[in-house]
Amino acid sequence: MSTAVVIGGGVSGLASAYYIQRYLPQFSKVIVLESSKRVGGWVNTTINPDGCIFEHGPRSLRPVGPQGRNTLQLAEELGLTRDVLPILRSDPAAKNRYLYVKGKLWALPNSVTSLFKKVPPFSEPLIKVLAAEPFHRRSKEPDETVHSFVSRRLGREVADIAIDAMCRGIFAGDCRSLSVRACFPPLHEMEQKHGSLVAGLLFGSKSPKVEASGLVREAVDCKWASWSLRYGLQQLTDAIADAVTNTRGGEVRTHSKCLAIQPKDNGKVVVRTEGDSIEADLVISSIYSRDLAPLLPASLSDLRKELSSLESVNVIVVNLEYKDDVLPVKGFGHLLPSSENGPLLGVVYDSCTFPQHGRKGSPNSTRLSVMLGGSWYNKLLNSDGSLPSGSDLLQMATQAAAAHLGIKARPIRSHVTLQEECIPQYKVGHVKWVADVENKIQQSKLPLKLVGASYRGPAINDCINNARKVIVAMKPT
Ligand SMILES: Cc1cc2nc3c(=O)[nH]c(=O)nc-3n(C[C@H](O)[C@H](O)[C@H](O)COP(=O)(O)OP(=O)(O)OC[C@H]3O[C@@H](n4cnc5c(N)ncnc54)[C@H](O)[C@@H]3O)c2cc1C
Ligand SMILES: C=Cc1c2[nH]c(c1C)Cc1[nH]c(c(CCC(=O)O)c1C)Cc1[nH]c(c(C)c1CCC(=O)O)Cc1[nH]c(c(C)c1C=C)C2
Repeated sequence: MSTAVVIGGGVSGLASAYYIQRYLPQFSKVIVLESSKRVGGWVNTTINPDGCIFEHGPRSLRPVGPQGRNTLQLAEELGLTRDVLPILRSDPAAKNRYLYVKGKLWALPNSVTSLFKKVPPFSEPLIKVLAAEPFHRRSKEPDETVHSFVSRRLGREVADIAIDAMCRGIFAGDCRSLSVRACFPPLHEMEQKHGSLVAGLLFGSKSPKVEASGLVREAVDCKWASWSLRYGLQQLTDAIADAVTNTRGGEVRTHSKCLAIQPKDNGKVVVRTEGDSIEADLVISSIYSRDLAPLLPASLSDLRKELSSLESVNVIVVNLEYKDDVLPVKGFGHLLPSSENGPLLGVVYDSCTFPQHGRKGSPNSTRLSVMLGGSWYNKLLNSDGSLPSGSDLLQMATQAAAAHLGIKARPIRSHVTLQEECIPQYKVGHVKWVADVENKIQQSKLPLKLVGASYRGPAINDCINNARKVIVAMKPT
């Protein structure tokens, strides 16, 4: 009888447990240890009594690529098909994204024709930048910052405005220190393989046609841009947790913080929590690498030091609900580049993307999520280093929504959440760091595998697909 212990009950840990039960029958017991009172980790949905849904973490998933298809397939296996809420590519909520620059909202180019026009805040048509791109030399460096890569290939303006804002809207981070190789692997690969992004897009190997059925097929046929679930994204993590618990040998324990992983002479390990010691044949860590470091034996000091070196950022999410339709535009949301010089990252127009998540009987209400902090978190702090109170943060967010979108009404409901150390920052050299950490674990002979947002992508799709890959690689041959 073999036992697998999964540390962490976020989406990565839950998916790992699910795939162990599916692919590794040698483990008759699979135990997920979650330190907090709930599963889901950063996936966290509040369903208010009147049906209004607030997402405090992720809010939508993309259906594209192997990762996107894998999550759709998982949703189908979990019986969630009827609850999937797609956004079609033709929908304004998918097509329209904005930048807020110098006091104005600017729509980002979203069609071939818009590439030929000068679209402020850019000073020249983007087609000019694209036409010059293939003539820039390829880098010989193994890695560089996202900003330097994009400046080299697409010019300073695209890097300073569009890419800067995009890195804030995915990593809440600074493109001047984030790694292009780790954060945007396809861009790095296109340059390495084809010498240019344009050549890579035009002549790169097209992804093979996949035999699709069910939700994957529907997403392709109906041209989905992204999706969520009727009861928010926590419906996905709750459903994985239920599936794990309802499968023989599966257990999901909340209030169960892992305190130590201690090797034994027989190749197994003892996983210690406050109330228990579990002898395990396999341990999957899905927690932030910095939280894993102190759980390892002191003898592995090099590994502990490496794991501790990954930085992450804090994000404040302010959910706002207004009684009426107060949005002057339709779209996904807007971002602010760092040149705007403040801690405000962007605003998601939740009622535009998922009107189904609105208060029952109020089809015109507006929901927004204002996001602040990230790498600019310090700019939020008071002069004594403390974080402003919840009501001050709420006021900041409400004022930003008013200034950016001309909203005069006051929100009828709100929620302020501080998400501490929620997005790991993949700095230049991150890919090598992952390889070094995994080598050190292999040398230690610990039966330990790593999954989770610290390593190969923070997107939910990455978290689930990487968990699947790690488990499938252990399948008995
Ligand atoms: C504001 C925000 C918006 C986002 N938007 C999107 C989006 O739109 N689309 C998208 O794809 N992604 C988005 N993400 C990213 C995505 O939500 C996360 O990267 C992902 O949820 C990480 O999951 P995880 O399981 O790897 O880690 P976590 O969610 O951090 O899970 C780890 C779990 O381990 C537990 N834990 C920690 N230490 C221990 C211990 N010692 N013992 C036991 N348990 C422990 C924690 O309590 C936690 O529950 C967003 C993230 C944030 C913060
Ligand atoms: C303003 C801050 C943030 C917003 N979302 C996130 C932050 C930090 C976090 C986040 N958003 C996405 C992902 C997953 C990435 C993926 O590969 O799927 C994460 C971790 C999705 C996303 N959001 C934006 C983009 C360009 C992407 C990538 C996928 C896609 O194109 O859909 C842009 C964006 N994010 C936010 C806003 C307001 C915004 C643009 C208008 C909020």
